[in-house]
Amino acid sequence: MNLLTFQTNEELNQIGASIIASLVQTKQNAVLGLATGSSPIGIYQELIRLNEKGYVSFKNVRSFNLDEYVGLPAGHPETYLSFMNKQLFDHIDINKENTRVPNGNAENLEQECKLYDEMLADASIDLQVLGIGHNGHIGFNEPDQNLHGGTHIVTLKEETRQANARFFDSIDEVPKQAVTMGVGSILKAKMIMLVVRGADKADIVHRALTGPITTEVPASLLQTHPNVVVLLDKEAAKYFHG
Ligand SMILES: N[C@@H]1[C@@H](O)[C@H](O)[C@@H](COP(=O)(O)O)O[C@@H]1O
Repeated sequence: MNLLTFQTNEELNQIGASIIASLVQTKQNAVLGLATGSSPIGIYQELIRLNEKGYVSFKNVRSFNLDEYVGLPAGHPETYLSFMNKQLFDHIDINKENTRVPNGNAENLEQECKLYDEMLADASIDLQVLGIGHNGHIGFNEPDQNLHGGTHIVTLKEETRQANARFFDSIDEVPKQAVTMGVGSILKAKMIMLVVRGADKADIVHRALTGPITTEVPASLLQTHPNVVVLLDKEAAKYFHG
């Protein structure tokens, strides 16, 4: 596992974007696994800049997002589909037909999970971008005695709803369920880039990457993956140095 600590957000964003861009520059039909949350936004902004300058093209790239809330009306600004359009897809030359976000409004959610897994099985993710929740979740794989391998419906922990309430007018508006790719699918990615920012994540990222591997800290399973790069800002990295 390669841990990189950055003194400035700008450097973190540049290196994060350059890892994605160099993959796409050499493999133009790369399959990207993408994440939402505040952590990857700066990297997406840098990718937009590189795309505008003509240094990288996403014309032949396909993407799969990790997760989506269940039950938010289509077009709601906090759906992860809206997030991805606003933060990335609307500003780069990707063909939106090649982008996938689970449909949290599917009439049959079980069927939607099955379809998503079938598409993932055909695609094989080259690079998966990940953030981490305060409780160690990845995607929306919440701490539990057992974890799912494939895409599934999850009941969000109260702490996760509280953490994400900042994006909504009130906690009551935060969905109680989500559809998420499973840890099995995440770990199948050829390479994983975990992005962690802020002092409030310092403890969990340290426990996840140096503590016991346990389903109670889903991100700890990343210790079993052979190709992980972790991008930490200096606040998130504080327990790794002395
Ligand atoms: N489902 C997403 C996760 O994929 C993300 O990693 C996490 C952390 O978000 P942030 O980067 O905003 O702290 O938030 C949500 O719960």
